[in-house]
Amino acid sequence: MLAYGELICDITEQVTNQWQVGENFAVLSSMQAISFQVILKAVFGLEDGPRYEKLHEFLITILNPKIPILRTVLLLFPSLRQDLGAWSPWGKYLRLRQQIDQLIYAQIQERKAQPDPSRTDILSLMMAARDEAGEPMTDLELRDELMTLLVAGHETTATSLSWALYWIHHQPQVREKLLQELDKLGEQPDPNAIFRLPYLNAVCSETLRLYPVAVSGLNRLVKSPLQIGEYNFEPGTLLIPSIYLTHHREDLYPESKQFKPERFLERQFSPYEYLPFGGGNRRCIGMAFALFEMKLVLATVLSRWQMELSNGKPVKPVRKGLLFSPAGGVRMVVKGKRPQNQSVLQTSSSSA
Ligand code: HEM
Repeated sequence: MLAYGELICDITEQVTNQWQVGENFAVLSSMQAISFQVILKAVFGLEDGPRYEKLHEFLITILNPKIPILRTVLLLFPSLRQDLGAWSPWGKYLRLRQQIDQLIYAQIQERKAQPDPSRTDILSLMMAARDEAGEPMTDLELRDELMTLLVAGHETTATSLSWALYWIHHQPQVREKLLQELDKLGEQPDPNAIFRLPYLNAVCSETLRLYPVAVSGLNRLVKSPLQIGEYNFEPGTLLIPSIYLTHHREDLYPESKQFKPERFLERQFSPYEYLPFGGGNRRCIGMAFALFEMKLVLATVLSRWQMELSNGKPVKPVRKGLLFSPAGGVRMVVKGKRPQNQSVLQTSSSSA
């Protein structure tokens, strides 16, 4: 994780260095830029250069279609998926996918030609893995895994970070307490020390409780008779765990619509009471990475920048596919750098 810590901090500094004092901007876009670059570098193992630039451009285009409803219609009605040339919606999608595949396969081939056991990116770890029969993953499997991690990990983390920045600035006392905690670590804290900060952890936990970005977990199919509480379920029943409703049980979380990080300092919640990353053996595999990223990005942004919400109106959640996203992307105004201009990151290039 330490290697990823340096990367996350450097990328956060690079992206936020583009902010202009007085600028009114949507935090979500900056957080998307950070989480996207973190995945391309930490998971795909890409380095700056033409392949990174091209893959970045093509993936952004495929993940953020200009007319999202068109993509949904094509997914729902397979008969509409006709390749009628490069200008037809499905034809355009297929060509883009082919270009992305070529770049990913080129990356895999390069790794095979120049193996380097010291690499820590997820692609390298997956390429080193062997199944029970001693076989490595095929190129197709590697491509599929990379794309799954990108799709599952990019928007979720960016949305959670945007909610966190919203709540932290909506309640100035939360920001003050966080800064006091961060400043106590001194000028060059270790990313692991940031990860262990209790109040920062409580703020992230409460952010993921109040509007969990994944409103529900993935579907579960009952295989043998099952009793949960007073309910009995027969085999074949489809269950969809509601994360949102669990997180708003008033018996567990009094005044559940209020942002109160202290709840997580006062007591511990069981995996059946608090489940922003789902649960059981299909729980989110990116949980540790996502929490590490959230804490380092927040620590870097807060210790370097003074910002305010652009207006005092409460930001409401809107459904964006399966995610609970902040309406408008959380608009904020950059007021300036923090006076002491402390950098939380010992390793970042700009603070060196
Ligand atoms: C704050 C950020 C994130 C949140 C809130 C989140 C939440 C979730 C949830 C609720 C599930 C469903 C689990 C279940 O049904 O039990 C899930 C699955 C998954 N997540 Fe995440 N996730 C986040 C970040 C990430 C990241 C960074 C990655 C990878 C880099 C990732 C990869 C996955 C994968 C591959 C699955 C499917 C697991 C399976 O089916 O076995 N997630 N995530």
